[in-house]
Parts: sequence; structure tokens; C-alpha cells
Amino acid sequence: MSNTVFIDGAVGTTGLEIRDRLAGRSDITLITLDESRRKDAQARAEALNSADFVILCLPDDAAREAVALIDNSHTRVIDASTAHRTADGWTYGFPELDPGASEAIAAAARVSNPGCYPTGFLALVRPLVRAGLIPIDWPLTVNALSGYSGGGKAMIAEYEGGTPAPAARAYALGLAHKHLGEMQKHARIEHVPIFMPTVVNTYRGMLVEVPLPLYAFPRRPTLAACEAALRDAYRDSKIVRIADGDVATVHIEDDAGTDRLTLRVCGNAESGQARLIATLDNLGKGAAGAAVQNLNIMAGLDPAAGLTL
Ligand SMILES: NC(=O)C1=CN([C@@H]2O[C@H](COP(=O)(O)OP(=O)(O)OC[C@H]3O[C@@H](n4cnc5c(N)ncnc54)[C@H](OP(=O)(O)O)[C@@H]3O)[C@@H](O)[C@H]2O)C=CC1
Ligand SMILES: CC(=O)N[C@@H](CCC(=O)OP(=O)(O)O)C(=O)O
Repeated sequence: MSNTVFIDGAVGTTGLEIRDRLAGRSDITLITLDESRRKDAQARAEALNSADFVILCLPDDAAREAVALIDNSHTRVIDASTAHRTADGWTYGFPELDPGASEAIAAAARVSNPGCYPTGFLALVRPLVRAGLIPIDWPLTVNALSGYSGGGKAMIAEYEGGTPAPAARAYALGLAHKHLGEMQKHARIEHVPIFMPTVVNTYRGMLVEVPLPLYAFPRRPTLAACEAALRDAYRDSKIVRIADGDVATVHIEDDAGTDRLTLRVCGNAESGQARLIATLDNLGKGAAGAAVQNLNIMAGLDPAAGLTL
């Protein structure tokens, strides 16, 4: 049976990536609006209410508006924006994050797709918090690099508009980035992390890092214990992989162009200092790949259908 899917925001950066992943699938029928009607509220309302599933690839306010336009109990929603990631009544769409998460997504009518940076941060940290290796009241820090497509069409135009762009640009210096609440809530930690993002002059890809002074934690976990906890947490996943931490370098390109999420526990076993490192594509597991995975799960299909692994 084919499921009807409407992507609201289908010609934006994330929307196009989702369309690419769904094109040609016999189990999905896409509902599309032509250029003259794609921002027309009435046309959108009709499409939103006729689809089995809608995927919102819109700015936050437009995503809230789209949800308000749905007036039937049949249409199920995946929102790729930040609007509902900590909202009541929404299921957080990270199937690998905690036991039972995939089942909750399968049953949900409203699913919020995780943010790109929180995807890397949470994948690294949540299993270690759950296992008691990271104390819930520890003041965590997260450093991250993102390709410029993370900023959507406006940032792509800025980087590709002809004016020389910086090789790397640190931002969110006021420590109030929109992803902080989501990171704290879904890691189930007591304090917002100090988050230090940098946009780099490459189109896509992310490298998200959490440094840990393991020697200072009450349980003094080893690097090996941290890696074992991650391997155990993701043992059934085809999408989240644990790679060897004993490497000389890790690259932002490692998982660019894929829907994978790769985690490493690097560091110095003697000093008890760790660098947890996640690589992913901001448009893959950080956005479109995750949305398609959630759609697959909600529709009862193979979770990895249509993904590049
Ligand atoms: N880029 C990324 O790596 C990630 C993005 N996201 C999230 O996904 C969402 C989309 O981001 P992204 O694709 O990057 O953004 P883009 O700016 O590239 O695309 C947004 C699209 O939404 C359209 N749009 C805006 N308002 C309306 C409206 N009222 N009705 C219909 N369409 C509208 C825009 O139209 P127009 O083309 O005319 O401007 C545009 O095509 C955002 O909430 C973002 O935070 C999430 C994870 C990662
Ligand atoms: C490089 C860049 O600007 N990245 C964006 C985050 C990407 C994004 O769109 O955020 P969501 O995942 O929440 O939708 C930012 O920092 O605001």
C-alpha cells in the first residue's frame, strides 16, 4: 500500500533532500504543489489535510502555522524545524536515543525531528548519562563544526554569492543558541551545556565533540567503558555506528553525503581525558535522513529504506 506524503517547504534545502530520498519509492506517493501555489495557505491546507504524512521543512513560525492548518485526526506530522522539539504532545524523533523510542515514534501522530547539532551531542552523551558514567549535574561542553548548508538557503546564498567567505566562523557567542533546550531536555541533564558552534566553508557535514575529564567523575570511567556503553546502546542500529577511537584524525567529510552517524571515543587512557566525537551530515541524519527514517518507522516500513548508509 502506498502512503501519501506532502513535504511543506519542498523546495528548501531540507525539503529537496527529503524529496530526493523519497523519489522513486513505490511505497510512497508524493503530493506536490507547483511554484505558484506552494505558499498559498488554502492550497497548503488542502495538501496538509489530504496526506497520510506531512513533513514540515519550514521556518519555525511557518511550521506552527502548518500544524494549525491540519483539522483532521488522520494526518501524521514530522516537523524538521525547531518549533516542537521540547513541546508537550510531541514525540522526539530520535529512534536510537533511548529504549522504547522507536516504538513511541511508530505510534505517534506528531514527531519532532531532532536538530542537527543535538543529534551528534545526544548520541554521544545520552547513553553515558543513562549508564551513570556522566553525572547528570556535570557542566558539559560541546564544540561543533557545521557545513554552511546548515543555515539553509540564506546561508548558502551568502557563501556562494561571490564574496569570499571565511574559512571558519564561530557564532552563537552569547551562549543562547536555539538548540540548548533540546540538548538539555533529551540528554536528561541538569544544566544547559556550553555550546560552541562554528560554520566552516564546506557545503555539508558536521563534526560534534564533547570533551570529558573522566578522571574527575565520581565513577572514574575508562575510555573503554565509555566506548562499551555506546556499542551496547547502538548494537541494533544500521545507522549509528561506533568507530575506532584510536585514529590520528577525524574529518568533517567522513559522513557527508550519507545518512550515517559515526561515534568515536578518542582520548588519553592514562590521563583519563576523553574526546567524544560524532560525524554526520547536517542534511542527512541531521535533517532529511532522520525525517525519512521517522517516516519509515511511522509507516511500519524498514527504518533504513531510502537512506544512504
Ligand atoms: N539546513 C539544515 O541543515 C537543517 C535544517 N533544519 C530545519 O529545517 C527547516 C527548513 O530548513 P532549510 O531547508 O535549511 O531552510 P530553507 O530556507 O533552505 O528552506 C525553507 C523553505 O521553506 C519555504 N517557506 C518559508 N515560509 C513558507 C510558508 N509560509 N509556506 C510555504 N513555504 C514556506 C521557503 O520558501 P522560499 O524558497 O520562497 O524562501 C523555503 O523553500 C528549518 O526549520 C530548519 O531549522 C533542520 C536540520 C538541519
Ligand atoms: C550552520 C547553522 O547556521 N546552523 C543552524 C542550525 C541548523 C538548523 O537549521 O537547525 P535545526 O537543526 O534546528 O533546524 C544554526 O546554528 O542555527
